[in-house]
Amino acid sequence: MSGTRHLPDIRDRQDVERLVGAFYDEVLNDPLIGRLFTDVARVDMATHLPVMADFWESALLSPGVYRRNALRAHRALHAESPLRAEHFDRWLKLWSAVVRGRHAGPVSERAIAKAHAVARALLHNTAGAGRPRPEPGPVLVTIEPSAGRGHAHPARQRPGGVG
Ligand code: HEM
Repeated sequence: MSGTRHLPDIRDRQDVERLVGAFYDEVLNDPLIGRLFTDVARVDMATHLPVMADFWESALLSPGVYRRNALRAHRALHAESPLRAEHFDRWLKLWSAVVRGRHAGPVSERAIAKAHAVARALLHNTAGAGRPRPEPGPVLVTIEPSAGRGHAHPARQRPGGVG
């Protein structure tokens, strides 16, 4: 019996806080990504939940409440335990299900669209868009000018060369 219930849209800070709380109930128990929060990052939920509520309040209701750098936390996490597309897919699946289970309307749809956009940016800036993982360690994000000199290394040319 779904689809006929009238659900309110996300209206205020209290809605955001409850939504974020319900979402993390799912996330922390998720077999794929729960351990990233509990075992790897050992997140202090008493601190994290209000920060997440600030983030979503800013994104959906009152810009400017959240003034931190969300990328930093994910880079640090990625350095300890590589983030992959499947982790973000799960995060988004849980977020969409929790949002739609509690709310309906344009703000809720923006919450889902925004999450997809942020997830894409986070994935791109951590694991990279589908690239294999570079060496372990902090990911140094620099944009290098492409080497235009085209100087090829001479191929190994020993005739019949063996190891
Ligand atoms: C694979 C998916 C994700 C994982 C495993 C993950 C994990 C984490 C962890 C471990 C933290 C640090 C929490 C702390 O130590 O207090 C964090 C912070 C945060 N995450 Fe994520 N995250 C994911 C995706 C996302 C997405 C898609 C968004 C936004 C739509 C998001 C928004 C945030 C924000 C706003 C913070 C707070 C950063 C700060 O201000 O310090 N995360 N996340």
